[in-house]
Amino acid sequence: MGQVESSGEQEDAKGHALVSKTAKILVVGGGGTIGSSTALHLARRGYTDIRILDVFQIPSGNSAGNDLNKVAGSGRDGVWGQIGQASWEAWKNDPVFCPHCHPTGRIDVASGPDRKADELYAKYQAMLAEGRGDEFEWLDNEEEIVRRAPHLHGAHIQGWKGLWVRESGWVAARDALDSVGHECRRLGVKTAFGSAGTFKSLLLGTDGKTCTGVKATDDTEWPADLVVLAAGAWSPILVDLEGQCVSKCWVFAHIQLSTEEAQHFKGIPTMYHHELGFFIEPQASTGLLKLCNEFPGYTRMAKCHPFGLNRETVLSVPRSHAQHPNDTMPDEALDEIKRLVKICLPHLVGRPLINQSMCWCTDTPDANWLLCEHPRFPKLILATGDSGHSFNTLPVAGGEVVDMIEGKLSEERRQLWRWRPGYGDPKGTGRPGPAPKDLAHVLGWNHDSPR
Ligand SMILES: Cc1cc2nc3c(=O)[nH]c(=O)nc-3n(C[C@H](O)[C@H](O)[C@H](O)COP(=O)(O)OP(=O)(O)OC[C@H]3O[C@@H](n4cnc5c(N)ncnc54)[C@H](O)[C@@H]3O)c2cc1C
Repeated sequence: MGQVESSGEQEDAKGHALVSKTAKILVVGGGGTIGSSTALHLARRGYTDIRILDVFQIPSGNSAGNDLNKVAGSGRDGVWGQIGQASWEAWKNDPVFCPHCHPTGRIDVASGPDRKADELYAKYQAMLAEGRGDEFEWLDNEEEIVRRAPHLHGAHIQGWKGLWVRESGWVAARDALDSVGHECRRLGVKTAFGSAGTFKSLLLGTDGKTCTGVKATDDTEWPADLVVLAAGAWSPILVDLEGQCVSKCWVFAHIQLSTEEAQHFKGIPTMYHHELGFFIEPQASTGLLKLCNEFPGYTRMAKCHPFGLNRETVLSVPRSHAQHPNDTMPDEALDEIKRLVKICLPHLVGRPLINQSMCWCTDTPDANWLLCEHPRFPKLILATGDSGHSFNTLPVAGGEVVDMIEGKLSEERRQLWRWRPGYGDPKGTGRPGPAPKDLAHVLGWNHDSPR
């Protein structure tokens, strides 16, 4: 099996590379999803002096990608459809990723008949028009859904409709990140973790603006010709992004299945419901079934001082479970997960929700990446704005970053990923539905008292 290159050479690619292949490059957040992918693609394209900086070793305990599994696969249209397809090909064929890919298919469902079901049907029609009809099947009723997802027999899914997506399934997220870490090390990527790897500020050149490296929290100074900031939900609190990213958290939990129960779920398609949430085949070695609900997410508004802003400000500041394991979860988020179980897996009602955790993403108002050079700090590349749908892109996201560095992004993509303060949904969510609540205003979330 060959290595799958990124979206790579695009048709109307133009521009020049920002640095040479021997340049000193730092990837801040390289223990996470987009950062580790960036380090991997840089190394694969022949860059020789790459160093990852992160709070934790890959897979970083703070990474939104550091859990059992994630939904992956194609199924969208436009640029994100192209990225999804390229990612899925790499998940299936690239030796770094394919051991962690489970092409079980996915059902993408709505309670319908409603607007969401209509949207799914319109999507199905669009895929037919694109000649991709063999990848999708319309599921018009409960029987057709259960035929594709037999484990939903007995679930309360009367009236549901949706899509069967063949080129999809799930990926073992933490294992895949670990695999990228091994490959980076094999290719000579250097690392620094802990306080020496934790970003504190940028270093600037004599012009007072060109980025010349990073200062870590232990005051280590890391000089560089180019710095990539891929710090996920932490990006907007580390460097001033002028309000383009809002960080939010989501809650997930697990049910411990017995060996027999886990066997019953073996090979099930991923189930994604646009309001209730999703679940994935349990982990074979442990029988853990991960459940995640889908809602606007929560902010945690707090004072912070991003580099490049000359005053303190209030932004949504992530607080990771890895660093604060005694934090409790909002009651309403756990209730939503219980609702998912009650409707889809009624035989598991009442089972303890274990390994409850929060994971943090950062949304742009139009749900597109923020992938460009910072206009105030030349040689600082922003690779963030994951908008909650970027784990799927682990195999190719870094290729997109390197395309940007090498001036190879198509005009369309340069426009999508550009610096764009004030652009997009004014409620700043990039998602349908209501604006997110703040953790301070929901019951059950407590960061002071141990559980
Ligand atoms: C509950 C949940 C379920 C999800 N499910 C899916 C799914 O099914 N499919 C999918 O495609 N996506 C899913 N996502 C979204 C996906 O996980 C994220 O979009 C993606 O992982 C974000 O990648 P990132 O590289 O931007 O950030 P991360 O992977 O979070 O990486 C950020 C990195 O920055 C590091 N960092 C932070 N601060 C500093 C600092 N000061 N110095 C140095 N390093 C620092 C962190 O340690 C971390 O390693 C889900 C997200 C959540 C929350």
